[in-house]
Amino acid sequence: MFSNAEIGIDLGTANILIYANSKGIVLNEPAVVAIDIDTKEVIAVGTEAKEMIGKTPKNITPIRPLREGVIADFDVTTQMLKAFMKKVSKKVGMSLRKPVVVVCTPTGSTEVERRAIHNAIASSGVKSVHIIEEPVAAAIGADLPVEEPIANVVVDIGGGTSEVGIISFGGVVSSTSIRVGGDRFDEEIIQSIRKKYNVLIGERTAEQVKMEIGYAHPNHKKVNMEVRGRDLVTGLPKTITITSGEVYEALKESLEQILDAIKATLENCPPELSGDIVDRGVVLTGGGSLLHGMQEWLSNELLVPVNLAPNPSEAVAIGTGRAVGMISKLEKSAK
Ligand SMILES: Nc1ncnc2c1ncn2[C@@H]1O[C@H](COP(=O)(O)OP(=O)(O)OP(=O)(O)O)[C@@H](O)[C@H]1O
Repeated sequence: MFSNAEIGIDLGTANILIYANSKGIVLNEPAVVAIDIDTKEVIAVGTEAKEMIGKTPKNITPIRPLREGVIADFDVTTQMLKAFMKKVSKKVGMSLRKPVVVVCTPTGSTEVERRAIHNAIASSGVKSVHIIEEPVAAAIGADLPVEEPIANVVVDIGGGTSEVGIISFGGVVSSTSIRVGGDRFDEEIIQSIRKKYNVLIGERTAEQVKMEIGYAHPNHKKVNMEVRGRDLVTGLPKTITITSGEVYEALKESLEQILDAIKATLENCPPELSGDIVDRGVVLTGGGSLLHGMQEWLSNELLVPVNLAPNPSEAVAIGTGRAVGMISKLEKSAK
């Protein structure tokens, strides 16, 4: 007898990760699809499609079908998921016919948004779909003892959203989700360079700037970086040198919004659990938490220990994958 495959999906705004059974992460690709807008044909998905951003002829458009943690374009999301599932089937050498799937969603998503996520996955030929909230998946993936009656605080800074959750006894005690994440950082960098230098840079360049010289606090050793874009006055290519101080100024407001969300969640924590947070602190997950200095800055602001999860970018996917094992067991025992 073959048992159904078990798949955990981190359906992220920036990246899609798939975790299969005991094989671990079997797919980690950007959530981008390149479409021919005349024929509606999918030209490329994932890494290949991301490389096309800003470089394609007019009829080919790279689309990010998810925005702020939820589905913005249903048809493109389903096509992307089908393509990824096919890739995974091939890669792990097993049939993914009728897998049991757990997928995560931001805590702030609406019923309609959750249904769209459910339906998009269901349409790729699965046995059942279960949705769990992103902070719970992040906490499980970060190896926190979520079943124990203690406060596990997780801050997941993704591409489209930042999620803060306090998890105790297997459930969410308090949570906040804001639609600010790494993608907003990129937009702020683009806008600030445009304003200051009259130069337009692309999304991928902005992301590189953030990763190389982006800092979460102003007290860092200043570094510079050369970036290329289009001069908005002459229309010609231009190279400018920007400083990490300028990048910090661009990111400051979004960083403050993330800090406020964390503080608001901690303020809502029942007093019995607050004591745990002083000792156990906060765990960071998500690609956005890799911004230079994030851990130190948050620790100084919150006055509690702040630690990076062992695998920040993969924690949510690992968590969904582990959760699917638990759900599958329950389904089998219910038969
Ligand atoms: N080293 C780094 N420094 C700063 N930011 C980074 C780094 N590595 C990745 N990121 C950013 O992390 C974000 C993606 O994180 P992640 O993959 O956790 O998001 P996601 O799960 O796709 O999004 P969401 O959870 O919001 O749906 C992107 O904005 C990316 O630019």
